[in-house]
Amino acid sequence: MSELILEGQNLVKDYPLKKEVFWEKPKTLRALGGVSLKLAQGQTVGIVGESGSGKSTLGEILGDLQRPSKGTVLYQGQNLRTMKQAEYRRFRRNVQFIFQNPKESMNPYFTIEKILMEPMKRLDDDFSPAQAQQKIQTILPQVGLEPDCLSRRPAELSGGQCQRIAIARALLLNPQVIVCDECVSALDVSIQAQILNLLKSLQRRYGTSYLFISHDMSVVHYMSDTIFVLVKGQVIEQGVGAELMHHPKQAYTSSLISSSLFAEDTLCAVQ
Ligand SMILES: Nc1ncnc2c1ncn2[C@@H]1O[C@H](COP(=O)(O)OP(=O)(O)OP(=O)(O)O)[C@@H](O)[C@H]1O
Repeated sequence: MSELILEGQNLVKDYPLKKEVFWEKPKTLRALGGVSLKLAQGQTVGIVGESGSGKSTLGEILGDLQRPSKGTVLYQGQNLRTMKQAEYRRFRRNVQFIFQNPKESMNPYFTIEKILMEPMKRLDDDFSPAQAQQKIQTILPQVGLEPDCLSRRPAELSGGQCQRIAIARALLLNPQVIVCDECVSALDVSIQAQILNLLKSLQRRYGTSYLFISHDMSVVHYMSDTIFVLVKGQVIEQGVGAELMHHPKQAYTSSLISSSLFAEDTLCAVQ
């Protein structure tokens, strides 16, 4: 059994809702209703569900971009809330994100080189600027980009190129986990396939674990070892990817499978 890296225990998230009138009692929306999951080294856990089912909330809580209302997140067996500052810094460095719209997460005034340098400066004391630059030069060909993109700004790159930069930015810190939140949804189908295959080959090379979030069942199946199906913040079905895809127990899971537009043949054909 591979090492357990990240674990969510009974995660609940209630968002406060705006009051219509001031004397009303405060109301909340339950976005997550007690979800537990484990992510082991080198594994991919897929989270699938329709819009509003709580996928991003779950990913953000596991990566500590927001806190749960109840429940616990453990990183290598340690509770995020009770770990020492140095351990928390290690967690922060080791759990990275790739989002749907990479351009939005990049400062439009920065060059790509500066965008790639920034997290290493902020989260990694081990690298001198020269070593950081060396690391960038090494990672660029691995994500299929030429060094001349370094002097450009995000607006001068395509969506697919920007997503490759976002992947490079996440990988530069050698993270153990990457939370991929709808990371190919904004891309053309053939570019989606290239990015997914790139993520797979990088996983083979570095042993990275992915929490892979998507509304598209065939994309999640293609990427994941185990799949969790979320409906209104509850896991209604979970299981090994192929088994769940071919023998779903819930009618909702079957409907997600049949409405999944992505052809796996395309994924396999585009390397
Ligand atoms: N900051 C917030 N305040 C209030 N409600 C929120 C907030 N963020 C999310 N929600 C609500 O929580 C629920 C789950 O949202 P979430 O973004 O996690 O779902 P999702 O499955 O990722 O959806 P999508 O695929 O559309 O991104 C939704 O009903 C959403 O409206």
